[in-house]
Amino acid sequence: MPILEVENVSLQFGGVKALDDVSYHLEKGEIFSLIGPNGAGKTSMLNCISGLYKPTAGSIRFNGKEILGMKPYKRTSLGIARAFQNIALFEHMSVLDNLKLGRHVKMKAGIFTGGLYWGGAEKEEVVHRQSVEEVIEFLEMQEIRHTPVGTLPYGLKKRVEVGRALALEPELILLDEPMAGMNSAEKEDMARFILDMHELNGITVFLIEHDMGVIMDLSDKIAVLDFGKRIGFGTPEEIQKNPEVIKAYLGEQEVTT
Ligand SMILES: Nc1ncnc2c1ncn2[C@@H]1O[C@H](COP(=O)(O)OP(=O)(O)OP(=O)(O)O)[C@@H](O)[C@H]1O
Repeated sequence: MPILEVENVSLQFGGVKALDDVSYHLEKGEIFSLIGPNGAGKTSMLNCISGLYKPTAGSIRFNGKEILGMKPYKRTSLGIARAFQNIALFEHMSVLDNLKLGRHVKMKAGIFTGGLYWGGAEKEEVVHRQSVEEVIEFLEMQEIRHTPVGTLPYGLKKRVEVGRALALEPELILLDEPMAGMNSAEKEDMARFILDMHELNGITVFLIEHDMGVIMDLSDKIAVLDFGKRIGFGTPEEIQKNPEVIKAYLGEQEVTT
């Protein structure tokens, strides 16, 4: 069974069809990329999956279960975590505290009940802390653990944003342009982290990215949107040969590695 099935999803804003009857699926453990020219509907699609937008029609299933009626936090607790394109971090707080806060949906004791059940909350805090430490090590952020996020350069902020999603120990991670605005060394680091989270931890990766080289190198499967419609779905080789995809990208950038 695919981990994520998107079936006939449409989304309308007034007269604009942001998504028009779009279907594709992700197999467990693969790196999947959603691409398309500006305004094609990529972020809208991600918002439908994470629960910020409600499609006008269609179905989205996670491990066979319909998630469309669920609130975003419920989807997170099922195992879907998202790193935002526009970083959603607390700038005055340290890297460590941002990651810890990101995990609060995982804590049974919760922010309010924590005070009443100290025993349980303390034990939970230890597990909690371990997962956060693992993410810090995995993303090579030891040196910036106590640094306020607001003082970090953009590339590192992006890394913390990805870390916040990873700290939720997701089965499926949604990465919205994790390399936008990065220099080539930072991009290489991020590409390595994405490959590692998939190879070492078996996480399924859903990627939106504009860098075609990165997309073609990393992806097992690609879906292409243009004006809200799916115009391609397949392996990088199939996508590069797809005439509709080539046409949609003419004048933007070539679909080559
Ligand atoms: N909240 C909204 N209200 C009205 N229209 C919207 C809203 N969100 C998206 N749209 C419209 O839906 C279409 C798809 O936008 P979307 O941001 O999903 O594209 P995108 O592929 O992510 O673009 P980009 O690569 O530029 O980020 C656009 O025409 C956009 O103006």
